[in-house]
Amino acid sequence: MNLASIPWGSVIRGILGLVLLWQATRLLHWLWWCLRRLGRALHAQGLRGTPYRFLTGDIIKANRRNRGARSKPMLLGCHDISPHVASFLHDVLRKHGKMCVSWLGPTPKVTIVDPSLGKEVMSNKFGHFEKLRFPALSMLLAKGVADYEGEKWAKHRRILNPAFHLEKLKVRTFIVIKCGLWLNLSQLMLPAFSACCEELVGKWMRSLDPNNSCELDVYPELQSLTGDVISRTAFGSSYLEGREIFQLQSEQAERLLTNLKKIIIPGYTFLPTRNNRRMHQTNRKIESILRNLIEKRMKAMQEGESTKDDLLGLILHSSMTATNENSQSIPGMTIEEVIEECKLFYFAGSETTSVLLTWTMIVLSMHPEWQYRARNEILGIFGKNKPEYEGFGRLKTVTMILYEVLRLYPPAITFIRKTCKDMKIGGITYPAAILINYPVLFIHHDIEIWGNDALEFNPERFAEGISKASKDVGAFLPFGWGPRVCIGQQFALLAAKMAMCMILQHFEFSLAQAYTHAPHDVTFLRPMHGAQIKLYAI
Ligand code: HEM
Repeated sequence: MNLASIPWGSVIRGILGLVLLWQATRLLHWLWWCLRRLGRALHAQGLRGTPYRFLTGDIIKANRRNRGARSKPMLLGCHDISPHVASFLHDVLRKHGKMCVSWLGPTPKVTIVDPSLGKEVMSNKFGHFEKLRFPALSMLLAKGVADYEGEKWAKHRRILNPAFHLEKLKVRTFIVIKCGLWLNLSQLMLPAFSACCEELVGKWMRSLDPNNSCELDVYPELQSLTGDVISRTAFGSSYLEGREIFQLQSEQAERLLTNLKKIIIPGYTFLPTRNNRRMHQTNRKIESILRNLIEKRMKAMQEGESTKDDLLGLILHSSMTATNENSQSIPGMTIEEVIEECKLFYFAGSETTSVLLTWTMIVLSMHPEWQYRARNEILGIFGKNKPEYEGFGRLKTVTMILYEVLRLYPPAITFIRKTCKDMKIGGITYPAAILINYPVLFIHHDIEIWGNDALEFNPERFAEGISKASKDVGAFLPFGWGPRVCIGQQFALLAAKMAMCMILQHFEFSLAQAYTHAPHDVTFLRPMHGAQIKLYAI
């Protein structure tokens, strides 16, 4: 066929027409969806006479105030909540009690600031709630257990749990390690954690000037540390491929954030923009590296090689021997599902732990007395030697500091659920498809729960454990609550302890002149302008 005879202009116009038609259909579908939601919302409004309150005006006012403050600190001040959000939330409490309704576009959103009601929602005893999902985003970033509901979620959680359960594995190890069959997870993870931290400390040492000091933005450094930690623990000897995945996942997350700022029409992610095409390409690349790794590992396992010495090995083993709640064998996860779980570890595990470490360094720079106490404790237990698992149990001050940082700067600042059936909360029956917002940041700063020093950094409140730290047991939930509680919390705390021990063993630190305190909520609570810190080798 003669290519020159093809009317290319008409073909391109035809294709563009089809794309436009497709987008127009999506737009109409979205408008229809909004109208349906509005209908449901009006139905909810019909429940007048109950303590339903509408805060649209307040929300618009607060957003307007925050818009003006975009380049300034947005959420918390030094350790207090910035005037905008604090006054808004306190107004909400004063005017509307511990539960109020606002609007997210056409969808009613119930905000709950009462821990007992919040826990009722999070524990989801009667299966009336679902997590809020963003399919277009999770398709590119990670699906995995965090994105599933019902039976599928339960199956994945059962398969993944053993890989993250430190205590359980420790007991099992004690019994069988003598036969050389099992590796203790803590023995398995800790060398990986300490190797990554050693690399970081070495890198910082090499940046020192002749006065033995240097100034660094520690936030990106700690981000790559936690990425390395996941790569090493998840993929063991294939650590370098793991590192490449982390870099690609980080690029992916940045591009998604750029998209999030301008998504105005549904299906935007599917438009063939340059950004979107690169995201789909990167996603294919990540999946192909992971598929290769997993297939190689499965082959090794089928040939009888013991590969339970990293997270991937543990998960594949657990998947091959999966059982249901009645201990009957069931098919494990497919390769595609394992790929999604691996992607999820990077997304859920690395940024959260890196912001925890970053805020800890910032707060310890602001409170040198606590930095001194933590260092003394670490040197007393480990000296300048590599920290060992057995010593971690005696790190009381470091644990109190990490808890207090998680209280003041919880990486995830709110939990959102969606009702999937009619549901009664606090005496009011809500219809399906209503959003429930449980703002953990606010609960963690509530004076009624934590006392008058709720906005201060005072790790001493955790001296007798979490349950005695507040008036309301269960008001401390940086890792969530109920069945969907964070699967990696032990892992994160262990990694954070290892990193803080090794940093405090080798450096003193204080805030650099360039540091501006600006906690900022973009997916997680991050330092908006970085964390410039001055390090002095000791
Ligand atoms: C300081 C570190 C961390 C914090 C503050 C944190 C926080 C959370 C929170 C609040 C949730 C529950 C979200 C909800 O209920 O809506 C969660 C879930 C989850 N986290 Fe973490 N996380 C951390 C580290 C990790 C690590 C290291 C991993 C894995 C390597 C991980 C994997 C997960 C997964 C898979 C879920 C979903 C669980 C489910 O839906 O069943 N997290 N995390």
